[in-house]
Amino acid sequence: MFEQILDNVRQRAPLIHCITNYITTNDCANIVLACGASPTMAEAEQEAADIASVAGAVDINIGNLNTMTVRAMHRAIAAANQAGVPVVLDPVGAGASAYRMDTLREFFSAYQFAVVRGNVSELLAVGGAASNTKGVDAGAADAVTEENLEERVAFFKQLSASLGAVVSVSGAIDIIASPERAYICRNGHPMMSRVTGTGCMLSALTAAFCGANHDQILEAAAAATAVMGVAGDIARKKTEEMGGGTGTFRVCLMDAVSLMDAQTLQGGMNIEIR
Ligand SMILES: Nc1ncnc2c1ncn2[C@@H]1O[C@H](COP(=O)(O)OP(=O)(O)O)[C@@H](O)[C@H]1O
Ligand SMILES: Cc1ncsc1CCOP(=O)(O)O
Ligand SMILES: [Mg+2]
Repeated sequence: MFEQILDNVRQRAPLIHCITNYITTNDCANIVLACGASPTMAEAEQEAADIASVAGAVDINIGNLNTMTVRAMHRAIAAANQAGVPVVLDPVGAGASAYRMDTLREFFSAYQFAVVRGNVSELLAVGGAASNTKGVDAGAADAVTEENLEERVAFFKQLSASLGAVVSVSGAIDIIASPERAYICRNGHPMMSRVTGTGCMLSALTAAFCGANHDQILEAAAAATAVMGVAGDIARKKTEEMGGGTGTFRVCLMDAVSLMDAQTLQGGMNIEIR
């Protein structure tokens, strides 16, 4: 099924409108291209609605907010909701500041999101639980482990129900939850958290997968996570062979997403359903 979802991205090449942060915007545009979709990064409030309403999906990332981009985000999300375009929200740094939390509260009270994708500390904060977020990075104490997995799956299924959105949680163990069902993904490598933007890239990739698969949002979000995880495994191996560090890894990761095919994905992914 995930292979078909990937194939749909390549065949349909959806336009993905991203309003994201300047730290990782180039990586987000490139990962969208690498998977076969078509990115446009547009954050002027004057044009946000025009572009969002004709996109396959919209990616909203609160990594580096300012008054102007928040205004553009409101325009883009409202237009996307009106046009039936799925919106992926990355609540970067949720729990780190009142400004981020207030902005998220405004979004959740006014709009509908298809997927809310972030690291575990961010999604604990979104769910109103104690969070040890370290700025934009997950706090070690919040990690999903084999010991707390059952409890975390239940928490994020519940959060999915209360947000009315798929909740996609990243880390060593990824959880992609709807109210009834969760995919658990155990691919990837710790080096992924030593490169900035792997989470932002995963959110952009999730938007690309949703943009080509409007009728299967949970599976599209899980497939995006699986592709990123398998790409992480491949990149780690290549980096090791080259004796490289995080810079090499970053390039290998992008390569692996662009070269991903059905067979590699099928053979590499480590996914279960709960
Ligand atoms: N320790 C880890 N082991 C395996 N994969 C990881 C690990 N940490 C992060 N990842 C992967 O890196 C990507 C980004 O996740 P994460 O670092 O949690 O997001 P963010 O960058 O938003 O904090 C995801 O694909 C996730 O699966
Ligand atoms: C370092 C940093 N600071 C503000 S946004 C950002 C990038 C965060 O990217 P990611 O969530 O993918 O680690
Ligand atoms: Mg992030």
